Amino acid sequence: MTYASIKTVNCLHGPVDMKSLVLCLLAVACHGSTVKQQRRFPDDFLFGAATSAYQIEGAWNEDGKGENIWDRLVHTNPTVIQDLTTGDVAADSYHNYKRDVEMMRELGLNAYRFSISWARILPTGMANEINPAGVAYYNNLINEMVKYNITPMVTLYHWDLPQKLQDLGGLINPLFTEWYEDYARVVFENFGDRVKLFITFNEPSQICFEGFEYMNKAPLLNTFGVGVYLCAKHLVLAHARAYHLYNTEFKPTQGGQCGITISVNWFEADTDSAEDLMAAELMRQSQWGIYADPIFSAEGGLPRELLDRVAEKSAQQGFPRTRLSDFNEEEKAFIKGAADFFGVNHYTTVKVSATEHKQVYSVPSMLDDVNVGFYWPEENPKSASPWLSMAPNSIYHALTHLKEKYNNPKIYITENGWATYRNSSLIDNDRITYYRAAWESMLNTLDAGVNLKGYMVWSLLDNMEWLEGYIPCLGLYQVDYQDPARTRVARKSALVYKHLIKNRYIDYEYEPGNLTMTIDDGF
Ligand SMILES: CCCCCCCCCCCCC/C=C/[C@@H](O)[C@@H](N)CO[C@@H]1O[C@H](CO)[C@@H](O)[C@H](O)[C@H]1O
Repeated sequence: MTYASIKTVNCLHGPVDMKSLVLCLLAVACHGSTVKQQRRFPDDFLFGAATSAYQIEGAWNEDGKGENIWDRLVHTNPTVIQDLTTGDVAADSYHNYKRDVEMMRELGLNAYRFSISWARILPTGMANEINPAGVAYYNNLINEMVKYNITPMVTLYHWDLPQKLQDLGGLINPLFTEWYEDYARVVFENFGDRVKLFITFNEPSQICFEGFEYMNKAPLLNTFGVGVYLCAKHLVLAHARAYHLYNTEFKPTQGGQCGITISVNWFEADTDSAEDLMAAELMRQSQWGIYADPIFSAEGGLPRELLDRVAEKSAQQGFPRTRLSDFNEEEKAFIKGAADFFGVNHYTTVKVSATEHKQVYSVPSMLDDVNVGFYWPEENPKSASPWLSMAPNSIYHALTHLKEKYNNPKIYITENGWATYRNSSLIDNDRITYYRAAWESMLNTLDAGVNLKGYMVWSLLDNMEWLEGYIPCLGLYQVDYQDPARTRVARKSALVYKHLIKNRYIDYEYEPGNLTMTIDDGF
């Protein structure tokens, strides 16, 4: 629950003794409150920021790092990136990690979520060849954070598969589950003494749906309504293998937690009609239920309505069997409950209709299987990313739904942020408006009894926004990509977030006097 605190009591002046305090509180109670109650975040609520390896590190081929699928994509198919850029250098955090940690200290962060580049520590993806320079980079970063009491939250896979594994079929190959478990073991062995929060995968839907069907993420394949489902099942099985590995071999001595981060934007029915309510449910199942149900639901296994829909469509299309079969009973039991927390990346709300806003989808495909229309309400303020608009109380809607559906799991919001255009002002009042609305929705969520334990803004600094390149900026710190030093400068939103972290309540009147960021005592 949030904590109420008395923000202004206007009958106390000068030194306060107990008698005057009691009289004052009685006066307030008797004559109507002039006290403004502030909802506060709990003192142990984990405030942080998030990034990912490919989007910030650069050093794409330095110190023994292997090629990954984003390196291959940007070097062989450069025009798919809207501004024709690459992550070859990015924010150059590989060489600037100490400045990044300094920024975390300026913000007063409790935690920092970053990802490990699989190919930086295992250049071929296989665990028979470990790159010591890659391990050293992450040890240096973690040690610098721990030195300043910043809790590391580590994502093992944030979309940057080693190319050698993609050449073997990647997530479509059932052996991926073994390759991934072997990689996870190397991570737990090398970093688990200091890292106590592990995330196996970032956003399975963006990996499987956007990578193997929607062609919006590497490896940019359209595997006609089959690859997305193979990817989904192999990813969930790989997650469970890593979880059980950690739970049996590492948790007893390291005492950490292992979870998964799923993109949970809120999908809301366009009307209260039964058709639209089912359409929204099918969209939720296809975008995140297919990954969350097997792990977090009481019964386990894949979502029933989606299984039935794909079976029906497969039969109509002449397939001898369904394109999406459920896990077998042994797999269901192995996967169910295999997570210590539910990481949620949340940005926006999408309206869903059974009849309106429909597009022509390729057949077969998951979008055709689900066969619904979706849109972003015109009245919702738009950002610099077409899919990201500000929707009212969207965190509350998404997380209370997860609370009811999955019996109130421990949740960390592992990403939430707003996109502005490059060269837009450092006085980013639109981002501040978005964030304050998100934080208010989080307080509503806590008041609804959701087991929300932390929040990571996306992102600490501007970074490569995948196919959108460096056009949209989502950082609390602006990065000068014209400067070889990749200078970082705080935006106004960085000071507003710092104020929230320090005071634990949303002060709508707070206006920083300037944009100078300093490190407060003790950070
Ligand atoms: C744009 C894909 C449209 C797919 C059409 C069908 C699906 C219905 C609409 C789905 C919701 C819109 C897609 C939203 C995707 C975002 O949640 C995802 N891109 C967020 O990615 C994470 O956030 C950061 C900012 O985009 C990103 O930099 C980070 O790496 C990701 O973890």
